[in-house]
Amino acid sequence: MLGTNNGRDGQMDIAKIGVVGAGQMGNGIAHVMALAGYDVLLNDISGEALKNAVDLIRKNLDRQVSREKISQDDMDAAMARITTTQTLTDLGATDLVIEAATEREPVKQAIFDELLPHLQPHTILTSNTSSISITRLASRTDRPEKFMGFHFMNPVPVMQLVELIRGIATDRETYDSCLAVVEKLGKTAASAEDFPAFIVNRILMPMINEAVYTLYEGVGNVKSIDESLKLGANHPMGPLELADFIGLDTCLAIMNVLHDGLADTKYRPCPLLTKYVEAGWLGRKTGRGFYDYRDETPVPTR
Ligand SMILES: CC(=O)CC(=O)SCCNC(=O)CCNC(=O)[C@H](O)C(C)(C)COP(=O)(O)OP(=O)(O)OC[C@H]1O[C@@H](n2cnc3c(N)ncnc32)[C@H](O)[C@@H]1OP(=O)(O)O
Ligand SMILES: NC(=O)C1=CN([C@@H]2O[C@H](COP(=O)(O)OP(=O)(O)OC[C@H]3O[C@@H](n4cnc5c(N)ncnc54)[C@H](OP(=O)(O)O)[C@@H]3O)[C@@H](O)[C@H]2O)C=CC1
Repeated sequence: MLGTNNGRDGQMDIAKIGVVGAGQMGNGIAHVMALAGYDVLLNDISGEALKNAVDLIRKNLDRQVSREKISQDDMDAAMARITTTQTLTDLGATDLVIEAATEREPVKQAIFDELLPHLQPHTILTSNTSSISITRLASRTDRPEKFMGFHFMNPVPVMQLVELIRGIATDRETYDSCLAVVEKLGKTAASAEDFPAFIVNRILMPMINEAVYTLYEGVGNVKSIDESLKLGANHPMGPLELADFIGLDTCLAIMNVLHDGLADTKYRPCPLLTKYVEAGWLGRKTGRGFYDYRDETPVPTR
């Protein structure tokens, strides 16, 4: 446990977890939760997204079996624990909900508005948001004391860290219950205060934005910027490759939250980042971003 909120008063028994949004984060969260023994109900507005998510979870678990990280029995049991639904209100029967839909506050708000009347009184509601105020999201629910940020890193099955963010009203039992889930996953929790983009993205996203400025101003091209950070700073991925991996829409949304929330021009999103998002070139998930992924080998677009 990293950070200061590490005392414990008591925690809730959590058996069934609802995940809203079956994109890259939702499928990863469903994967690790099912592998840890939780029953998972995965929801998305798109039936195709749900099918793709289950296919990807199967493929990723299969790879873990072939690398002898888990057994075939573990994989079969995990797959059997995952069910999907396009009906959000089915998540009313869960003990913990993790919202992992698109990084747009009105989208998250609409999900909570629809879900809240169906939730059991004890259910903890959380968001995997990368940047949005947990206190503000919580204040519009009927359970601000049972609401918090549950922020996984991408790719979820690989990354060790989970940021836990308490809103101003989050109670101790809620925090301790989420911390116990992180521990059951075998991951490490970091406690972050509820300020724009928390810890990881407060630091990571301005670096990515600066890499886009470096490209915009012609200091380097896509390849030289990425190679420089990989070979010169030992980053596993270059910043532009990482931006494509995260999703350029998500990167822009986080920069906007930093810019609006901290009112400092140092967080001004690079106009080139905005342009890529306006083009619908959102990175790997749409086949094109700072690289073009439509052929087998990614090709820089600048
Ligand atoms: C935006 C936010 O709100 C917060 C964030 O998430 S910020 C983003 C944080 N994430 C990062 O910074 C990721 C940086 N990149 C990396 O760490 C690495 O490039 C990487 C782990 C993604 C891939 O590592 P690599 O060594 O290049 O590839 P590879 O050898 O193929 O994979 C390493 C392992 O990850 C697994 N893996 C890779 N991609 C995966 C994926 N998308 N899903 C599941 N597993 C994956 C592989 O199966 C492999 O597993 P084993 O060790 O069990 O064999
Ligand atoms: N990408 C990353 O590296 C990380 C992202 N996050 C956060 O996780 C969340 C999800 O991001 P990510 O998985 O990358 O995004 P994706 O774009 O991959 O997936 C979002 C999914 O949510 C679906 N969705 C949209 N609206 C609704 C709705 N009303 N009900 C149910 N599902 C909905 C989308 O469907 P459709 O495509 O049909 O719109 C899509 O399938 C965001 O808050 C993001 O900030 C956190 C950590 C890392």
